[in-house]
Amino acid sequence: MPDLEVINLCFQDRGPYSFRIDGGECVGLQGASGAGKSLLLRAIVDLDPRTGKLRLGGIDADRVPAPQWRRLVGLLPAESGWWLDRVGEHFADFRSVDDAILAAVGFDRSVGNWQVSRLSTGERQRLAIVRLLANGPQCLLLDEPTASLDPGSVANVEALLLNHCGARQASLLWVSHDPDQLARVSRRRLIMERGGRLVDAGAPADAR
Ligand SMILES: Nc1ncnc2c1ncn2[C@@H]1O[C@H](COP(=O)(O)OP(=O)(O)OP(=O)(O)O)[C@@H](O)[C@H]1O
Repeated sequence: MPDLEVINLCFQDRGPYSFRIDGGECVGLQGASGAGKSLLLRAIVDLDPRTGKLRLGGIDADRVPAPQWRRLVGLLPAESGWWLDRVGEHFADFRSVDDAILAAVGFDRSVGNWQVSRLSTGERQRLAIVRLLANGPQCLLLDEPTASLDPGSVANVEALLLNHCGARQASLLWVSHDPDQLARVSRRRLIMERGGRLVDAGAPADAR
């Protein structure tokens, strides 16, 4: 089971952070703007220097080459990066992308030929989720994954990500400013306070 274990994680002047997300579990992360939620996700995906232990399915991140760790632990940043002309060029092999995943977020295979420069903000966001799932990650770190989407797309993306979580028994950490969304997608919630302290608040419904 790809359980994510974060043990005494410290980076910059932040931490130590310790928590665990079981395989097949989605945990919500909320907190004030600027509290450091995005920095925590980046530290877990190992983009910045850090100390402490990170394990996925019992395997220590320090024993896995960094590119492999970043395939296992997929980060969806708040703003996705697109640097080539066409959508399909941003995938290792766009032909292998699952039609069902494309359809779940409102696209068909022709989107591979679309010009990135003409994508709307919401289209970029939905395609960033397709790109994330195409790598088959065992752990997903989601930074406000539905921030720029209409209500119908929000429902589709929530269903798609939770299906991935259930089908792959992936562990999910879902950042959102919307407590209603966190109540829908997660049974447990972490709260990052200003200054960066992390509190385990249990189930969102219990906290109301
Ligand atoms: N690469 C970085 N190195 C150092 N500090 C950073 C870096 N990126 C952001 N910061 C600062 O760290 C603090 C936390 O930023 P972060 O983006 O993690 O907040 P957040 O909780 O995700 O906020 P929001 O909800 O607005 O997205 C902010 O004061 C920010 O300016």
